[in-house]
Amino acid sequence: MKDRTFQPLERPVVGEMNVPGDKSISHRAVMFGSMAKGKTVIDNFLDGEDCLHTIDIFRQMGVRIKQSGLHVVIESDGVEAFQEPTAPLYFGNSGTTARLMLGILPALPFFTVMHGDPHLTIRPMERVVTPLKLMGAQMDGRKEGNYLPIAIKGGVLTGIHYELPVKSAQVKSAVLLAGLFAEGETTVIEQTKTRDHTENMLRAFGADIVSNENTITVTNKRKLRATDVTVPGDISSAAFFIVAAAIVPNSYLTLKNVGLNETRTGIIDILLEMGANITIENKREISGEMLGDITVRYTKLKGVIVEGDIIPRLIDEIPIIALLATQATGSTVIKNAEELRVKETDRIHAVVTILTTLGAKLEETADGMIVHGDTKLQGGSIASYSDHRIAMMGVIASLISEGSVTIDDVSSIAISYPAFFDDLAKVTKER
Ligand SMILES: O=C(O)C1=C[C@@H](OP(=O)(O)O)[C@@H](O)[C@H](O)C1
Ligand SMILES: C=C(OP(=O)(O)O)C(=O)O
Repeated sequence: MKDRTFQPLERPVVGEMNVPGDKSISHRAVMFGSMAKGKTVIDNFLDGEDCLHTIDIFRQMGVRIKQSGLHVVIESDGVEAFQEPTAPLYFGNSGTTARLMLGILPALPFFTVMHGDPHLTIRPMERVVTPLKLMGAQMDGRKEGNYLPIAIKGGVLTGIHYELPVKSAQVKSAVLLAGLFAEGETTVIEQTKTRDHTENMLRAFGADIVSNENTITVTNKRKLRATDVTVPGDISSAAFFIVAAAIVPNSYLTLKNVGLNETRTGIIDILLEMGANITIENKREISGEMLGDITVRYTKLKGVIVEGDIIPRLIDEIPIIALLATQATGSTVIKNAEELRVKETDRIHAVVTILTTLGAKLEETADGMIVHGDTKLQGGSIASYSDHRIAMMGVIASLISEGSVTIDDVSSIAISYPAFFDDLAKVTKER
């Protein structure tokens, strides 16, 4: 482990910055670009470790992909030309890659084995395996197919009508992707709308897909057509800097070209409810997704209740929202967020443990936490649980702590935000 110590920030967070490309959209652009026959160019790709694993997996199946930094060129002969990989496919830490590929691999006429790092190996896959088996997928894995490694024997799939038991865009996407290959129609019904990047991008790639409120139907009638994608900035990465500017006195920060898809902007709604000074300008659409520039100015905030349908719209932002809540007046209650327990680590437990160590007052609940506000953080030594979002939350917490914050290992940050420290240095430097 490589301990790193972060000192409190003695000045405001100021400036203008870009955040890296959206992780969810970058994964999907590589997947659909690989499945479509022809050339797909991706700009502002996220060169984080998770998305690089997605590229490697398609390369192992024979797709020609050139990646240099944020620019990716895919040349594919189409999904029919994919070749059987001669080695197991490695998914690293990436839940999105694993779950979405579980929707693609069972329709390919060959054998594959999926495996991942120790964190991914204990994340539940049964939520995807169950509907896919209903479609006829032949797969098995550890503990009745619930955990990686999973082995898949390609075959024929049949469409289904499936009500999602979990609020998960990854499960929704896996079933829809399997539906692209299945006989007949595949319909997915969501209890609560989750991020809809799969639907938006499949539409752009020419798939036969129809969404109506929370019901989405696909058929295998049309082949995907290669389509260039410009990836908007990732609001989940922006969240760390939005919160930094909201909690460090006198801050004033603009984040340019951030994705503003409504299924992802729960953090903005919560900040506005807390009384934050946030404005959005230059709102526009690119590659079927909204984006714009977000400006945040420091102001005193008040606690709120975060629950219900907003949870999937800010699920990955809950660790940093918890930090924000420690600085607001009154308490913030986070409920219905039990999904956090099956992310890269149990994020409810990790957040409560870390912020308590730093001097905040929180209570862990089964499906969330209660954060008591107006607490000065003292600093201390914390573990990152090898979770990128937890590590970044720890670094941002150091900005407002009285003493320094030592984190056991921050290397996981490269999973979703390789330029995090460079960007942080730019907006916190002495002027
Ligand atoms: O579809 C996606 O790209 C994602 C969906 C969410 O996971 P769930 O589908 O498990 O909620 C999110 O937490 C993850 O970071 C990315
Ligand atoms: C949960 C996350 O990603 P994944 O599920 O793809 O590992 C995340 O990025 O916070």
